[in-house]
Amino acid sequence: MIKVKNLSVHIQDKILLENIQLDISDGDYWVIVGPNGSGKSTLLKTLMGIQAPHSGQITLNQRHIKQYKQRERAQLMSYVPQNSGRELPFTVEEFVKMSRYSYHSPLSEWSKQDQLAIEEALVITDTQSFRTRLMKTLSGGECQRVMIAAALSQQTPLILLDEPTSYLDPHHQVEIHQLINQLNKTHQMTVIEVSHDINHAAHPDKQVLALREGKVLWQGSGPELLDKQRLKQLYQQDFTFVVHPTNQRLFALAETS
Ligand SMILES: Nc1ncnc2c1ncn2[C@@H]1O[C@H](COP(=O)(O)OP(=O)(O)OP(=O)(O)O)[C@@H](O)[C@H]1O
Repeated sequence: MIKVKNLSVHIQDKILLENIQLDISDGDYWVIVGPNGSGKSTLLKTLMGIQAPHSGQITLNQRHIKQYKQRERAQLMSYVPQNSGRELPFTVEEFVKMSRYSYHSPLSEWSKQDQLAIEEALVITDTQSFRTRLMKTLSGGECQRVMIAAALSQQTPLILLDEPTSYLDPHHQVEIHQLINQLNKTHQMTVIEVSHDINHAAHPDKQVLALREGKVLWQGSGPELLDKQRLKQLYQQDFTFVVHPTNQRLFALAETS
């Protein structure tokens, strides 16, 4: 679905990404991990075409990403950015509605399909109870769920999420992750997610891209991430491992002195 070849991003003298290679197939679930400032968000933004100029090649369904019109791209890829939305002068419902723009021409009617897509997105993200509120009045977690609702209402085969659960309480973290897993499993939605949650990334159904200082340090299957030396090299941090008592999966815990 997405192929990235020799991708580099520089801003003035600063190298944000260097020589990234990535091959994402239909239905994959990729988690991008790495320390703060390693280039994870820059990679997502570059894939979305909203980052400063880059060198190298990004193809989406075998077509160069730059050849897509914005509207075409919005029917294929949706994006949940990090920390945004609360500054917008719209109600929740107006904002989610706007994300359906790619299905409309300026004079076209609002369709039943649009309304269904919006209602479904509001229900599954548990945001319908504050649909009439202004975005600027929402809490961080409420706003994050609305951003996810907006992306889901686009009904795209590919979704990119930048730390989608960072502001959420444990219950909503579990719900949002279950929802993303379900979209990936039952609707074959391709997912690319930036996360600092190593144990989430280490799930057997996921693939991991580990970035450090703008370069790919390692990529492989989720469970392979849980290697003491690999994590030390990635985060400059020691980890210890425990076996979960009910599902027998290995979990990493950052060691403290
Ligand atoms: N427009 C810019 N100008 C200069 N430096 C930038 C710009 N955008 C990003 N950077 C720098 O590029 C590096 C990578 O940033 P990026 O946001 O991609 O990191 P990240 O891995 O997502 O970090 P975090 O985990 O903290 O969210 C950082 O050092 C950041 O300060």
